[in-house]
Amino acid sequence: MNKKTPVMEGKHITVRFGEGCEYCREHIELEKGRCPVCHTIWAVRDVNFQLYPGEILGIVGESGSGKSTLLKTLYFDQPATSGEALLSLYQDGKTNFLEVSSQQKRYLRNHLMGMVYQNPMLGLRMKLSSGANVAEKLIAAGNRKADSMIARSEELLQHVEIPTERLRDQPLVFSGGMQQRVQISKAIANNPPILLLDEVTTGLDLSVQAKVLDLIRSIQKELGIAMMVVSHDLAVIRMMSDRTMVMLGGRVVEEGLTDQILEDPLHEYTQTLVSSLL
Ligand SMILES: Nc1ncnc2c1ncn2[C@@H]1O[C@H](COP(=O)(O)OP(=O)(O)OP(=O)(O)O)[C@@H](O)[C@H]1O
Repeated sequence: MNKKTPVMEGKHITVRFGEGCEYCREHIELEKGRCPVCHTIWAVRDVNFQLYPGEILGIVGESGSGKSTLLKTLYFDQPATSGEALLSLYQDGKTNFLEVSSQQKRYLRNHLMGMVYQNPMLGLRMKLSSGANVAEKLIAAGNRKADSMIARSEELLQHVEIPTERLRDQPLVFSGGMQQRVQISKAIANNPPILLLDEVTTGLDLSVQAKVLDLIRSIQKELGIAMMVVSHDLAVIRMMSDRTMVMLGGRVVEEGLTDQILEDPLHEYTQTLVSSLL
């Protein structure tokens, strides 16, 4: 695959909560993304992006800026209002995958994309064993051989430093950092080329946070997975991402190489974010 061909591309993606009205359709520059007349929330507005093979694309912005909604839309947890998204490995990148059948969506979730949520309860079945959580993902991709699934689950959990003797333990009894590591192993179980990560270290202790971020980076280097990393924390984005998009009120207000954005932020909001790092 050519480095210049994105593995995933979003075009004019908009997600709105509410019906919208004449006023907000005409005043699409609304500062905070909420219509003062009909109270519709324009959570994601006309977002375009490219995710290139093997890169980490960071998405940063304040709470409510639309970061999670964008990721949820790409993973079919939230329908898009309009716009399209393409995957180079799906129907030659010619089909808007946001609008395919639920069977096709399941295929994409099980083969081409993995998701790691801030809240492990969304990504894991807390009362199944950790091994069964990973195996569930393997089964969803058509795997039926018990022996090979157990071996693969063990391998994946070892990879994220969950000891084999804890394979039968429920994530419920794990620490927050361990739960995130089980989620990561489940999300990469079927070798997807794309991993979506939504505030995966928010709420963890700083040392645990650093360990999980290190793990994600090492997985990215080793497996060459392209990742979209959402965080409200620019320090996390600085540590993780090659390129960064800055969101505000549902819009992308700035994007570019992370180093460049940190050194020379152009948008006023990004300048405030960067100065808070110093
Ligand atoms: N299901 C929903 N119904 C109505 N409004 C929603 C829904 N989900 C999100 N929103 C609104 O959409 C906007 C964007 O939310 P989103 O969660 O994407 O922001 P965010 O940048 O990820 O912030 P946070 O990090 O706090 O989750 C917010 O105003 C939020 O209240």
